[in-house]
Amino acid sequence: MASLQKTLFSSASRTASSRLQLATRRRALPISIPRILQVHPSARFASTMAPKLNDPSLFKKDVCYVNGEWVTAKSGKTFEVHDPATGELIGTCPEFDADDTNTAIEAAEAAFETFRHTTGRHRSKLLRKWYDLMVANADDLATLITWENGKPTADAKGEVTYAANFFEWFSEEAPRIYGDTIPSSTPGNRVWTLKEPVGVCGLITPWNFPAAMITRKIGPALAVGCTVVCKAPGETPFTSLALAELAHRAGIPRGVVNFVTALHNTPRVGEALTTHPTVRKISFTGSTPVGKLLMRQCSSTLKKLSLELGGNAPFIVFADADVDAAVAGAIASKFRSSGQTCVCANRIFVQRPVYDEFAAKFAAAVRRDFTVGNGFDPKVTHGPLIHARAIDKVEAHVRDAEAKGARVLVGGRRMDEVGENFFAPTVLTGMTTEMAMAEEETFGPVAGLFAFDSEEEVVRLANATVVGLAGYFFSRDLARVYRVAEHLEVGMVGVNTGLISDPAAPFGGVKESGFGREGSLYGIGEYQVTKMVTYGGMGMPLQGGGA
Ligand SMILES: NC(=O)c1ccc[n+]([C@@H]2O[C@H](COP(=O)([O-])OP(=O)(O)OC[C@H]3O[C@@H](n4cnc5c(N)ncnc54)[C@H](O)[C@@H]3O)[C@@H](O)[C@H]2O)c1
Ligand SMILES: O=CCCC(=O)O
Repeated sequence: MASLQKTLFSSASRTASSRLQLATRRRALPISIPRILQVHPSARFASTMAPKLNDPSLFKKDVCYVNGEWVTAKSGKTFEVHDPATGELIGTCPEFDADDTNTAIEAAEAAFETFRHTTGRHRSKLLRKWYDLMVANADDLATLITWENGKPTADAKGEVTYAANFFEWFSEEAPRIYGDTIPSSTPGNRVWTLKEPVGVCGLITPWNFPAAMITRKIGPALAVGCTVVCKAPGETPFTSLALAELAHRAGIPRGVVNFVTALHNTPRVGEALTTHPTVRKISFTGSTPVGKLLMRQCSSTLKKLSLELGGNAPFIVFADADVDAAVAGAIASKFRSSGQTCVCANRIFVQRPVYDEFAAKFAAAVRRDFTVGNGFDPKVTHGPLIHARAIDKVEAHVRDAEAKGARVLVGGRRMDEVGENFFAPTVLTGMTTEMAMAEEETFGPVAGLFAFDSEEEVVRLANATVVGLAGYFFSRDLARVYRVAEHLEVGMVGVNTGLISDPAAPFGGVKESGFGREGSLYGIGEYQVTKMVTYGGMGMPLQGGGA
């Protein structure tokens, strides 16, 4: 498995981190920093032609993958997908409806009857083949991700590695699925458990990780013998369709994986998946309001559910921390994918004695090391946001904070000179709990710095939110590390690191960030049901027997 640093720490953040170490050793930086960011001059022009793929057959237009075949929507309807960096049309995709989705569900149902009985070793080999094909086609997959999502190529390549690693991880889990033998309370009974695949799974994934959110769900589903219908996001369907093509080449049997697409019909496709009696499991990654809607819909047939929803991650810097390391961690956590990940730091709390030093170094790193522009430009470290709604939300959060007294150290504005979906990476100081950013996930490149005095106060502030996905803190006090890690109301804690994502580690939240765990050993159980078998009349222990 590729090292996590290589996989998840984009070239931009790596550079930022190492330059920062150097710069901070030389001098303490002043707090007054120009708000100007670098805009790469070619940013506007890098996109006038479609990017080239080594294997153009990975770019699937106007078709979805159902029952091992490439099909159009029965209605013939399609929707447009646009490059978020330029607004240019990338291509069109089938606008599936409930009827099309039901056809995919039936294909998955038919395939399940055979696939559920295959051996773990067989499923392992299929996943491994799919993994190998992802690695072999990594450059093309990264190109598709940058094209439709906007993230810089270095980040897109990191995502492909991360995504492929879920197939590798679960290919290794597939042959090692064990049940239990349990001592019975009744003499003469024997009890054991079987771990069975739950059945047909509906997987609904978001646009911020067009490959990794899909493989993180399909990997464990296939490992245990489930079949799937994957609803790719309307914003980034082409990456998912390239994955479907690689599944086909890997020899995944027909009907085992089905990929459907929709944009305007997304609620209808979501409803079909969540209400169809054949679908026994829904796994969704996306916003909390949509997660709640899907849960309501699933209640009609009581499906098993995994929900990986929004967060509002606290990032705490204690005065005893290594401030330079904390700055590097905050850069990595806050600005990954331009702030569009569910585990991005959303509220940065800095203890008062190191607040000014942290703010100055953090703002300086953003101003110095970030270059905003088209993700295909190798000099660019931060691309566009996904769509205009995202820009509106980010801008509203910044204006709200400013109106309530926050100070903009860097950025703070749209970058229309680059494109309409660009917002300057922004650093705000003087944040207070009255501001919208204290309550809501910004999901964009805005870092707001809150000052705090005591450990007790900051833990209370960190937990004062209805969601609980990730939380981070920097400290060199071991007792504090245990205390704070135990008291944060989140599903994942990063201590002295801003990067926690790892196929080997359980990913998921508490409170309104949802439930269920993805990746790791625990990810397997989400796609299984435990069947208990009691075998009666097995007799009593042998009289006088045994050694
Ligand atoms: N947890 C994550 O990784 C993640 C990813 C994307 C978005 N979000 C959250 O969503 C917010 C805004 O992003 P958005 O406007 O794309 O959010 P959204 O909730 O409208 O959409 C997120 C995804 O959910 C799916 N979706 C939406 N409505 C659906 C429905 N009725 N049935 C089935 N699927 C449906 C879509 O495929 C979409 O890609 C962010 O602020 C963030 O909180 C979280
Ligand atoms: O945004 C959601 C997932 C991010 C990750 O897996 O690190």
